[in-house]
Amino acid sequence: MASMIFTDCSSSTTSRLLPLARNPLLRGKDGVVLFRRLVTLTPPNFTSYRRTLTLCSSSPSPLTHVTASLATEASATAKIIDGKSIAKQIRDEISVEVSRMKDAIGVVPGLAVIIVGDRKDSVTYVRNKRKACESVGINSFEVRLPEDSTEQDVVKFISDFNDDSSVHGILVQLPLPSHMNEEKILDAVRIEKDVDGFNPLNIGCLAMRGREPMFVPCTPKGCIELLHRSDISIKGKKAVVIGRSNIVGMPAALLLQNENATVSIVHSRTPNAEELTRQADIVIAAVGVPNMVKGNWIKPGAVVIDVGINPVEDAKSSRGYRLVGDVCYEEVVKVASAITPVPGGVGPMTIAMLLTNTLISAKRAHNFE
Ligand SMILES: Nc1nc2c(c(=O)[nH]1)N[C@@H](CN(C=O)c1ccc(C(=O)N[C@@H](CCC(=O)O)C(=O)O)cc1)CN2
Repeated sequence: MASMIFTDCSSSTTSRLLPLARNPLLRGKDGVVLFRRLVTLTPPNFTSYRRTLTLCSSSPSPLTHVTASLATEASATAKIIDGKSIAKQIRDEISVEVSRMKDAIGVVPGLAVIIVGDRKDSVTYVRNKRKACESVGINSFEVRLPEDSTEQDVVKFISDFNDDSSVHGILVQLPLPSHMNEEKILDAVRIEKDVDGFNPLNIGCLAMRGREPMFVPCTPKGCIELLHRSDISIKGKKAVVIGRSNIVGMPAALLLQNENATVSIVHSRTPNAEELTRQADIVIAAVGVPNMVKGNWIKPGAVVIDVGINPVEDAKSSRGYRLVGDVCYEEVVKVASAITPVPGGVGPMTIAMLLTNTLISAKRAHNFE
């Protein structure tokens, strides 16, 4: 019955991005809507996709179990890049390094996380970060501030963590409440502890040849790590990044370029987005529009990394919603040579890279090789 589950993305059957008031990820405990949208980019050229979102199931369940299955038959399916298991492998490696450091110099890496408000998705991500720290032996410190806190409240905690030598990484969970100036708050994090890699100096160094950033932002770093660990070569390849956010799209493009790919960025004002994407050997989709990238956008044999994590209504799911990527998985899996699923692709790598950056920071602070 797989054909019934995996409906054609280009069919007229529609599924809906969760409307504001009913989106459980955006509601506070009392049902008050905390934020307008989970995804931040609302490109005008992409709005038609929102209106005609097709029932492109996010749940690639039969395929995700087939770890690293290669296309063998006429109805070829891509190799599934299993982010969950690669992230686990990375956590195991970090664990070993954390113990080695503790045994050698008595230092345990520490990560401080500040969250403002009680957005459900952010609370989940912060909890997952704490659990991930515990699983590898990294100390975690958490500050949870009410939604109506001031910028000064947040900056005060950042300053304290800046001065605390047991803290090697500081992270402010995004998005922040709308009354806060994100730039001002992120700028308060000392660059040596900016494990999110959001400081403009880090991005500047990433953009310049011969410069090394102190930290690379976690999600794009996770995308590149997935390619490396899946033995997918980047050098000389044509790459297209869809989306140009400061956190993912832009740094992902810079990282691909540093790996000697020829990179194009496709965004809301790109007139021929599909055509450009179809020329790419590697596609990173980070636009925040569910199922936007269809099978006919993809060159046969291309590698597709899906960064999108979009909740769409699903009465059959116990949560009332399911997560779908920016890529129409059921179509693209038949065309690409490798693809990341959602969930279980890039998401788990974001947290694994955060742990990596925290370890790097602690090693650097204590001159430990
Ligand atoms: N300060 C930061 N804020 C935010 C970042 C960030 O890197 N730094 N990224 C995102 C949220 N995020 C981490 O903070 C994050 C998102 C998703 C996942 C993840 O593992 N997703 C799972 C699905 C989870 C689910 O079922 O709900 C998956 O894709 O498999 C991890 C981290 C915005 N804010």
